[in-house]
Amino acid sequence: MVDASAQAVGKREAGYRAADMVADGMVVGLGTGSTVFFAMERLAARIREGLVITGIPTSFQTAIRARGCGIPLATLNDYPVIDLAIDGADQVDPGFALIKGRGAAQTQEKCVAFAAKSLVIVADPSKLTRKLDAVVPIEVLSSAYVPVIRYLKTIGGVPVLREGIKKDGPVITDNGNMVIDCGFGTIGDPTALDIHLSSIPGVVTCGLFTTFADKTTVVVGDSNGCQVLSRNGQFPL
Ligand SMILES: O=C(CO)[C@H](O)[C@H](O)COP(=O)(O)O
Repeated sequence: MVDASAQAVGKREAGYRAADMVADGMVVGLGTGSTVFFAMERLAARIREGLVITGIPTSFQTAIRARGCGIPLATLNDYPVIDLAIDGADQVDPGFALIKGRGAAQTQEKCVAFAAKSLVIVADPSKLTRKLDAVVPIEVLSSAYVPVIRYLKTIGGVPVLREGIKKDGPVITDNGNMVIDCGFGTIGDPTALDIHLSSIPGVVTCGLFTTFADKTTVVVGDSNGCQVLSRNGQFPL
């Protein structure tokens, strides 16, 4: 059982630490989710003290929050090279393969991670796992969700079309697509599955992030502070 208030403290610790890694003049990728919001809160405070940055948001939600707290924004097309991206994750393994997309923002998050020179993942300890086993969010064209679901079943997946909350029917992403949450049990080879899912016609982006590990740092926060993890180094689990 996760203690929600301790988890929030950990998220804030991680978010603040990541924001303190940002230097003056940087172009900063702004991921999506509650942990990134703490990073934005801290960035906003630093901006009020004179820090100059340009933020590249990964979702409508992040853009709205960033505008609300005074973080200047631009697009990935304006800044195709990002100095540092800060993002959350749903699961992180010791080799820094990730599952992302609980917020259905994985497509823009993946574009920003790809464009970033370095990626800082902010997380609380509940996100760490020896083996990825959460459902994989898959963004699909609405014109092809049925054949994609059909195919996912043939490869042993358990796909479920994501339904909206406070909206009848399927979730529609910021890019106008649908999302399938697909269970695969414990994922033996996340890289192979990432490549496989990404190659299915109709799939826009899957939530497995397996190609950015070399440039990834993971900051894990809890009520005692933060740990900055390096790939295949000490993994507190
Ligand atoms: O991938 C994401 C959104 O699509 C989020 O980064 C991920 O779900 C983590 O969110 P949180 O920091 O709220 O736990």
